[in-house]
Amino acid sequence: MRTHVVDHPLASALLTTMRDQRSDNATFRAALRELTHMLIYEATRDAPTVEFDVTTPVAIARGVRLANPPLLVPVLRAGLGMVDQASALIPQSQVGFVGMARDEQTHLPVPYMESLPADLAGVPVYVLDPMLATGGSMLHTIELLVARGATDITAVCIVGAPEGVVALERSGFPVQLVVASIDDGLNADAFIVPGLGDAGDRQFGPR
Ligand SMILES: O=P(O)(O)OC[C@H]1O[C@H](OP(=O)(O)OP(=O)(O)O)[C@H](O)[C@@H]1O
Ligand SMILES: O=c1cc[nH]c(=O)[nH]1
Ligand SMILES: [Mg+2]
Repeated sequence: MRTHVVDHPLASALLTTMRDQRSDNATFRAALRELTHMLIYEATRDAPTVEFDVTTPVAIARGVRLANPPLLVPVLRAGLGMVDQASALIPQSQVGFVGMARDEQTHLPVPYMESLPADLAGVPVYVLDPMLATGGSMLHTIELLVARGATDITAVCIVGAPEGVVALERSGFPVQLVVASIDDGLNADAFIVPGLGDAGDRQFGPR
């Protein structure tokens, strides 16, 4: 599995703001939006383009656009804070939704919503979720996408735990990972250490 860690100094500075427990909900959301911009920028680095003519005030120039705009899939709740910025950068993208919440005892994802196109054959999919902890939520999402024919999936995350990265690798699913940091590991509550806490709560308050 290809894993791209976006450790540009500006990305690391935004991640620092997100990690800081003193950052309030609005500050956290603003940093998440800006950092998503950088992750999507890197995720699309090798995306195929098509050329077309564009008329400038002076002459005809060759322009480009993405050949195959992706489906964006924010994983509710926390992924909602990434979708506005991602769709602003790729205005031709469409958006599907998956909702799940981890059970605090078992740490397994409990799905409560899915709204996805039926046929994803040939459609690149970007799954947006700030946190890749055990990997259970991302794997459940990827299973839904693969069942609809997706073969080109990019997990766009802010923080990953090594355990979640290994789970994605071992799954054999057609996925690559773009992430701002791979942290030390998980604690007994399956929270990422040092991490940034609960990414849903830090944006929206407690569930
Ligand atoms: O890799 P995992 O162990 O599955 O954990 C990661 C999941 O946990 C968080 O969501 P959470 O369940 O807290 O829901 P929320 O976004 O509503 O807060 C996070 O946004 C991921 O979806
Ligand atoms: O550290 C973690 C782990 C799962 N979900 C989060 O929001 N944070
Ligand atoms: Mg949460």
